[in-house]
Amino acid sequence: MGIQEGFDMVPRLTRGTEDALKWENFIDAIRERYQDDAQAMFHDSYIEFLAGEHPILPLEGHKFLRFCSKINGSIAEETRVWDYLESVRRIAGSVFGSRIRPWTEINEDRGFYDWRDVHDSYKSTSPEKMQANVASMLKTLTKERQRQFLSLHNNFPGRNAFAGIVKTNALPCGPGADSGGIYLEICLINHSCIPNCHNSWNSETQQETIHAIRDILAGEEITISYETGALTASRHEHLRKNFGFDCHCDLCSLPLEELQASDHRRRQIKLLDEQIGNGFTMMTEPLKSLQACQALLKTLTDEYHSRDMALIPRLYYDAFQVAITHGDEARAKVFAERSYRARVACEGEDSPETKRVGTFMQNPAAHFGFAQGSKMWRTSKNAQPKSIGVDEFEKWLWRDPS
Ligand SMILES: C[S@@+](CC[C@H](N)C(=O)[O-])C[C@H]1O[C@@H](n2cnc3c(N)ncnc32)[C@H](O)[C@@H]1O
Repeated sequence: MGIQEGFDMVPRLTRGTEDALKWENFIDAIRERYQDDAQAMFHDSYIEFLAGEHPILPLEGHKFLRFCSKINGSIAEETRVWDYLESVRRIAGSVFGSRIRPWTEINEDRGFYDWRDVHDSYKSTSPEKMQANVASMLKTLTKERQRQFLSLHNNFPGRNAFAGIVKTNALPCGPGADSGGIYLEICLINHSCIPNCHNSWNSETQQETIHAIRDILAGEEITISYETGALTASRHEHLRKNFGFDCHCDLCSLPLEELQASDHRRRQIKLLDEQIGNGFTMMTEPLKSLQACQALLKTLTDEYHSRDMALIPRLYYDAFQVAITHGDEARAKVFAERSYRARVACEGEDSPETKRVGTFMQNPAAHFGFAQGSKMWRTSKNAQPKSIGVDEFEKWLWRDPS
């Protein structure tokens, strides 16, 4: 018998740099708290508490859904399990706040997630299990393919070499996805904080794609980004911990003053992105949201020197949504066209998201949010001003009075 209790992470963490760093801080705090505790076992990829049902914490946050155990046995054993559940929950709460959702069967609460999902997350945590899975998959490949897999870089040498190769090289099949792929050529691509290519998962063709996001000179190295635009110190910490290298890309080699300017822009990018994501402002003060989109476009262009980098299609799509929510089909059409073009550059014409944006380019009013905020900006879809200069057109587009 006994009751089950613990806590869930809701929503679950993404593979993004911000969540990864928070999880690293949390794991560091756990290490510090339990370093002298013989019942806390620090494995290659997870921490196991030798109490109750041996609850575990993966070292990669995106794999974590739940920390829990049945509380049963002698009073001393019950107290020991409860102490672990409670103190780990408290440390998690101090890092993740309301994302930590405690539950207990006493209150007929069995947690946020389905147990099948929780078990799947455990499976992906243990390198021994991953090692066994990869070994059985490898057996189905030709000798040449096996050799190619084994020739991939392994940043985690040790007993579970197959698992180490997967950890070093796997790319997620979509943002925040739990499954990943190994690609014999793509996995040879190194990282740059200002990459010249963008990688993405095409869920329709079931392929990982690499698109150049700016001109690449003959002989120049092809690069993608292994992180999501964090500030210098966090970025370096993430790359060192997860990929074992110090980054010396064009951005990281800049003089301190310029790096500080880059950090300032990255802070601005985050702030503007949050501002744009505020649905209430978009409904009540759309001009503010549109101005934030315009400011973000400028900051992104200054930071990444390219109009096709991965955040641009989303930014134009956000501007499209602001315009269409207030009935402005003329500007919405232009924003949809720009979002489409940038997405073609990043993901190709056959990406499902590119195709979706393409439909709004033809018919902006087909968007579910059409005139949902107001009709105060109502225009028809072909009402763009003709015969005006580029600067004047941009002013019209962004409703810029300057
Ligand atoms: C997915 S592999 C990339 C291919 C790898 N360079 C190779 O030769 O097989 C990831 C590993 O490459 C190395 N790497 C990637 N980008 C790097 C960079 N900008 N500087 C130094 N090492 C890098 C790191 O060892 C990292 O763990």
